[in-house]
Amino acid sequence: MAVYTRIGAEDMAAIVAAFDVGTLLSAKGIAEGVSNSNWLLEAQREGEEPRRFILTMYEERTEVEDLPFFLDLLDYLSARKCPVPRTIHDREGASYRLHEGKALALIEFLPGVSVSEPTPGQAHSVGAALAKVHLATADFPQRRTNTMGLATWQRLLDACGTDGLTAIHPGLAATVARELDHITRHWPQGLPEGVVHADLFPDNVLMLGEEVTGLIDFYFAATDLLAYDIAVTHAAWCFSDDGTRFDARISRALLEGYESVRPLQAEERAALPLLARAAAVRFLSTRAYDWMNTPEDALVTPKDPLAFARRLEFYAASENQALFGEPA
Ligand SMILES: Nc1ncnc2c1ncn2[C@@H]1O[C@H](COP(=O)(O)OP(=O)(O)OP(=O)(O)O)[C@@H](O)[C@H]1O
Ligand SMILES: N[C@@H](CCO)C(=O)O
Repeated sequence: MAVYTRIGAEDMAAIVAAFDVGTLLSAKGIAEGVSNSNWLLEAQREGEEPRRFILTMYEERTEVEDLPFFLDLLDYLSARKCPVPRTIHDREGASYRLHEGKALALIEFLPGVSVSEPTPGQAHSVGAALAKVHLATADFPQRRTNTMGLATWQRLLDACGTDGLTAIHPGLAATVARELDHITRHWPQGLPEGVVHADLFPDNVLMLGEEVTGLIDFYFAATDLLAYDIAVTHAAWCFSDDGTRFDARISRALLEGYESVRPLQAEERAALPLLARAAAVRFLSTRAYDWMNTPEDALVTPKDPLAFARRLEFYAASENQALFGEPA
């Protein structure tokens, strides 16, 4: 359940009145998501059809200083015909406001649902949509350091400690030490950089059939290697949730979809096996940390770190090093 903050009806109406969207008709808390509080709102201007919006209140994990990057990025991408929600600016032109010390933004509602068992056609569309984002942001004027990079993974995994990792799975501490060392020593240099989503899981993609109607939740977006974003998306889409089954058809379709819009450079393709291991460590690190540090009575259930330990073993296995293959 992700509504951490209660907002009463009168306060909600006052929040909405700061935007030129008409009268508030309804507001419902959205259960999905773990980082921020979200509501689905309906509002109507006189003489117009009712419209739907997402109201997001940013909780502790999102830094207010980062909001201009995230929200300007949405407007920039949507102006370039990428399927992302526009932000609704308030009557003073601001993309976010403060309410009782917390930042909030009103965002366009997009139709579509998140798929749980993607088809190759859907994976192809997601790959293509990601490549469009990479191309469309080539001249995006803002930069943001990826605060969820190698140094953070190391810090989170150190905080779990050998005992903590061993409690999650015997042998995990040794795997993690080996992989962090390997990734650090082989991190690719000189690959194309740009704006990465960095968290493009199925729950952050809205689809209608095979069409991507919305890429959402850009709150890890940063400036980083474009190929790393492909690796994250690959790790997120090509396995069963628990990481026990890899689907080669989804993998091929995702990569083909991406390359139908932005062909990979040979150096990027060569780096993908390493970057896939890195992506698996990224999600293993946050999940392992949350697994150990989420109180039992918390509103959210921590996600299973083993699902990414399994992906990591898969990507590290010598027989899988040719996975990213030759150009289609
Ligand atoms: N623009 C949108 N249009 C339609 N639905 C949306 C939109 N933005 C968010 N949602 C819905 O709200 C849910 C939660 O949003 P989101 O994933 O951004 O929350 P979060 O707490 O920041 O996420 P996470 O758990 O991935 O960190 C989504 O799963 C989706 O159902
Ligand atoms: N998408 C992430 C959560 C956000 O970091 C995960 O599945 O672990």
